[in-house]
Amino acid sequence: MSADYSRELEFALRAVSHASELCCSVNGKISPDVLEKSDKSPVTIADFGSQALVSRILEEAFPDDPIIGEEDASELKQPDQMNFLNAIHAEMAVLGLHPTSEQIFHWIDRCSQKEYCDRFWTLDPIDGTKGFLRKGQYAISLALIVNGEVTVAAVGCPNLGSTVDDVPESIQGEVFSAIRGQGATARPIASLRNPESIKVSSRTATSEMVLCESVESGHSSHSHSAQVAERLQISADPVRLDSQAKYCVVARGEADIYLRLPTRPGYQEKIWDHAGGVLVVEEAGGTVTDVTGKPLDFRQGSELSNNRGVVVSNGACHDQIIEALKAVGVS
Ligand SMILES: Nc1ncnc2c1ncn2[C@@H]1O[C@H](COP(=O)(O)O)[C@@H](OP(=O)(O)O)[C@H]1O
Ligand SMILES: [Mg+2]
Ligand SMILES: [Mg+2]
Ligand SMILES: [Mg+2]
Repeated sequence: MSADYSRELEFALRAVSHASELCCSVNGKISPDVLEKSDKSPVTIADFGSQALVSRILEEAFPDDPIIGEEDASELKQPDQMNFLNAIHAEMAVLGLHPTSEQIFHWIDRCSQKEYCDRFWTLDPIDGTKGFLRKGQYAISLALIVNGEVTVAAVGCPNLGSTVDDVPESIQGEVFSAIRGQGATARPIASLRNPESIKVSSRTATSEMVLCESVESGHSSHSHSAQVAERLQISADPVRLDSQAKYCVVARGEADIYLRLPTRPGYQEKIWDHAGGVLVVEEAGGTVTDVTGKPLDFRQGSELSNNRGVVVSNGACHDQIIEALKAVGVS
């Protein structure tokens, strides 16, 4: 008999919904506090707050499960970051939580696991921090990996309305979720009620397809994707979106292709940037591989070190994309 993951999904949804409340509160402010990480990427009080909240809920429900998450609390512990830490306390208080600073550090640092094991969660507390800062798309992405397979996923997209052009005014976005083998659903992130089944598009003619990619050309090569689009005779302009919202729009059939093409040698994709989105797309009937057509390997710790780039599609055109990538010299 296969294992029942309904409890895992229930807590994952609750954790993502709770974290999205904090993210929306911070996102509503004119300009949230931002720190620069050692790799020069931005991190906000919402990234830390979201990671702490999800970690807290998982610790209570599944105390033995390790978590591989994006953030750690080392910056926050610096004496010159007191204002930043106080801002996190203030956001938690809005949600009725009054933890000590030590508790916040503990929750965040519980997600600092790096090693692969048979069962673990991976968390991106805000995927698309740059999108969050420009009040565009971002996602809270949580996934459970069992024996190397993404098994449960909940990807909250607080700024994603019923279409990509329709940005909701308050917390009205959707959370996309899946249990392996049971299909994918979308439901309102605020209520978590009335899940609706989602499916990838049934389009087969590549000339009619919609391709999406990162807003940031530093995260995915826009010039290579334009060459692929030309080969596939795609006429529509690419839709540029931050975060795993791209996986979600492919999963619900609004777009047909999501390309993430390497911009520089040496960058390894991180598991938290993909795990949740991968399961949602696969369970909606789509296909996810790297640029060579290999499945993503989630057994390598925090990085997808056996893969290069990511190709997501409705399935119908996947082989054609892989061929086109070879023809334009990406693989
Ligand atoms: N050179 C690079 N190539 C691919 N992805 C990169 C990258 N540098 C940073 N990223 C990742 O791109 C993610 C955002 O993706 P997107 O462009 O699709 O919104 C970032 O997640 P965070 O925002 O969680 O840090 C970060 O992990
Ligand atoms: Mg990310
Ligand atoms: Mg992030
Ligand atoms: Mg980041």
